[in-house]
Amino acid sequence: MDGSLSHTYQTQPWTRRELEQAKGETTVSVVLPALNEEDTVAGVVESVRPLVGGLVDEVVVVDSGSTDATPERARDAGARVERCRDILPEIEPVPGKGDVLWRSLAATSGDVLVFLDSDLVEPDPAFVPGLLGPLLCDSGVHLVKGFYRRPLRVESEEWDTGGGRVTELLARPVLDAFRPALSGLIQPLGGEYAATRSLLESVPFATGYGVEIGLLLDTEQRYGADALAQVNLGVRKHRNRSLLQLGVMARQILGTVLSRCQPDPGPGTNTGTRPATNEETAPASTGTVLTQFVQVAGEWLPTSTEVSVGDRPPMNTLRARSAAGVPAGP
Ligand SMILES: O=c1ccn([C@@H]2O[C@H](COP(=O)(O)OP(=O)(O)O[C@H]3O[C@H](CO)[C@@H](O)[C@H](O)[C@H]3O)[C@@H](O)[C@H]2O)c(=O)[nH]1
Ligand SMILES: O=C(O)[C@H](O)COP(=O)(O)O
Repeated sequence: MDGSLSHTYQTQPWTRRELEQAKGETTVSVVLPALNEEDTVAGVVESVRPLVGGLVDEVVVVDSGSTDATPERARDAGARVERCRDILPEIEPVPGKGDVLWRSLAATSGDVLVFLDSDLVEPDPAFVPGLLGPLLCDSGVHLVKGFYRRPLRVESEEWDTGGGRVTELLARPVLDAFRPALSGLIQPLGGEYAATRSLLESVPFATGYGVEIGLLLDTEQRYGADALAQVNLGVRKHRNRSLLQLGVMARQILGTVLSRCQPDPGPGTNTGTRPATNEETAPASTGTVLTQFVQVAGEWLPTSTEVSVGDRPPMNTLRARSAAGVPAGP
């Protein structure tokens, strides 16, 4: 299987007017998860603001416990700001991007959600319309990923391409091995994507950086690859993290993959997508410790980082428990 996705848009064929007409009564929430992004969050909010009242109904920054001026900057730029710990306060937050996105479902009302990272540099105002295109205009699509050229900046050096190091060295090879139907996704880890609320509330969320790959695996497993689309959004620049930070991210992503599937057993056999019962096996608090090595005064010394690889349950199961009077609990 070559994994090419049938809904792949190399250019965006929709005019703004066509999108607004296709939107009709559908409501759209744009969500920016943010942890200490005071330098960039306002720029991302401002790139979306002109769409409010048309393609977009609300812009919400979900703050993940910032200790800098992220909430103030986001509010000044015109976003509603929600603090993670105030959303579903009966459930203790765990650190991580996936926990923030999961909580955002309870703090927004749109039929469709668009996620944008808040560390984007020079964000393109066409990101949101591009991501909405297939959801509003194609039937059967539930999740739309952006793809783009990715510049890379390390210290003061910048290259036109070379970004997306975890994507190229881990995520795409792992999808190829474990879930070939998804190997045609160009940017599986990209933080810019849109999805229907019905999909997002029916699947678990990995609490950390495994959230994107988990959503892709679960969407493909439940709805098939035709429920996915990808759209060319041009160029995407963000804050590039260090290799050590990316190592921790990679371990979280691998944990999420391992909780959901087994490797492809090879040619002539089936596609090797045996799902794990991840709702039971990976509660929100599940974790592991990653050891990495750093050079200190000429010696390479181990450094350990706790890595969360747990899941939150589907939001609709939480709502069902709450309707039945069962306490939410962790
Ligand atoms: O605990 C956290 C961690 C991150 N974030 C926010 O999430 C976004 C993305 O986080 P970042 O650390 O910048 O991730 P990247 O290095 O950009 O990693 C890429 O790969 C990740 C794994 O798939 C994705 O989650 C990212 O969206 C994608 O850009 C940013 O707005 C962060 O502020 C939080 O809100 N809370
Ligand atoms: O998406 C990724 O692969 C990681 O976020 C790393 O991205 P970078 O190499 O552009 O920093």
